Amino acid sequence: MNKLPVLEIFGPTIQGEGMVIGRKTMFVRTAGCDYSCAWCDSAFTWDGSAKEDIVKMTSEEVFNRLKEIGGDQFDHVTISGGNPALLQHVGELIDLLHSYDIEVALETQGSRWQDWFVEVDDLTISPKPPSSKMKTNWTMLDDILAQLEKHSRLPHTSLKVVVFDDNDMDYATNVHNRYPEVPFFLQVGNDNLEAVAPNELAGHLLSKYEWLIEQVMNSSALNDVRVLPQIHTLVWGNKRGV
Ligand SMILES: C[S@@+](CC[C@H](N)C(=O)[O-])C[C@H]1O[C@@H](n2cnc3c(N)ncnc32)[C@H](O)[C@@H]1O
Ligand SMILES: Nc1nc2[nH]cc(C(=O)O)c2c(=O)[nH]1
Ligand code: SF4
Ligand SMILES: [Mg+2]
Repeated sequence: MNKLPVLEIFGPTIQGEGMVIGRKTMFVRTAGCDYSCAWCDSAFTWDGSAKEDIVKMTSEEVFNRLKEIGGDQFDHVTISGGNPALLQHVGELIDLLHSYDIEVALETQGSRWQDWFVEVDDLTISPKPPSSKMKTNWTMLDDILAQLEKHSRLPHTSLKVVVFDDNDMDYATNVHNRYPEVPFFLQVGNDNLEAVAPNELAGHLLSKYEWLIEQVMNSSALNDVRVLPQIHTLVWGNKRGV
C-alpha cells in the first residue's frame, strides 16, 4: 500500500485563496517542501517543528478520515502542503476521490511535474517572487504549462503570485506576460505570521490589499487579472486548521 506523509486533514471550510475562492472544501496538507520561502505561512510542513505530527496514510485512510470529520457535508477536497507535487502517489488519492464524485483542487509552486496534474479539477500553480528568496526554474515552469496545454488542461489551471513589494509586482507582471492565456491571480502577502488577534491582522491585510489593488489598477500589463486577499486570514487570522 502506497502511503502519503500527511500533516493535517481539516474542514469543511472555505477555500480562502485563488481560482475557487469561497468554495466549500476539505483540506489535506502533505508534509515536505523543496522550497523554504522566507514568508511561508505553512513552514511547519518542512521546518521540522511538526515532524512528530506527520502520519503516513494510504489513500483509503485519507478518504476515511475526510468522511469521519466532513461526513456528507463536502464534495470538494483541496490538497496542499508543503509541496504535494513531490509525491507520486497523490494520483491514487485523486482517483479515489473522483470515484466518489468529489472534485479535487491542488496547490503547488511549479517546481515539479507529476503526470496526475492532468487529473486535478482546480490546479493552482504559484511561482515564487523575489521576496520569497527562492529562484524560479523557468524551464520547469515552461514545461509544466506546455504539458497542461497539450492535455487541454488550461481551463482547469491558474497561476497565483503572492505580492509583498514592487519587485514582486515586476515578477508577477513577467509571469502573466509569459503565460497570457492562463488565468492569473495576484494575492496579498501576509507579512505578520505571529499570532495576533484576527481583527488586528485583518485591518493590516486590508490596507495591503488596497495597495495591491492600486498597483494593478495603474498597470497596463495587468488587465485580464484578478486581485484577491486570503479570506481565511481575514476571518481567522493565522489560526491553523481553517
Ligand atoms: C502554503 S503553500 C503550499 C502549496 C505550495 N507549496 C505553494 O507554495 O504553492 C499554499 C499557498 O499559500 C501561499 N502563501 C504562503 N505563505 C503566504 C503568505 N505569508 N502570504 C500569502 N500567501 C502565502 C503560497 O504562495 C501558496 O500559493
Ligand atoms: N481556508 C483555507 N484556504 C486555503 N487556501 C490555500 C491554503 C493553503 O494553505 O494551501 C488554505 C488554508 O490553509 N485554508
Ligand atoms: S513553496 Fe509553498 S509550502 Fe513550500 S516554502 Fe514556499 S509557500 Fe511554503
Ligand atoms: Mg494556508
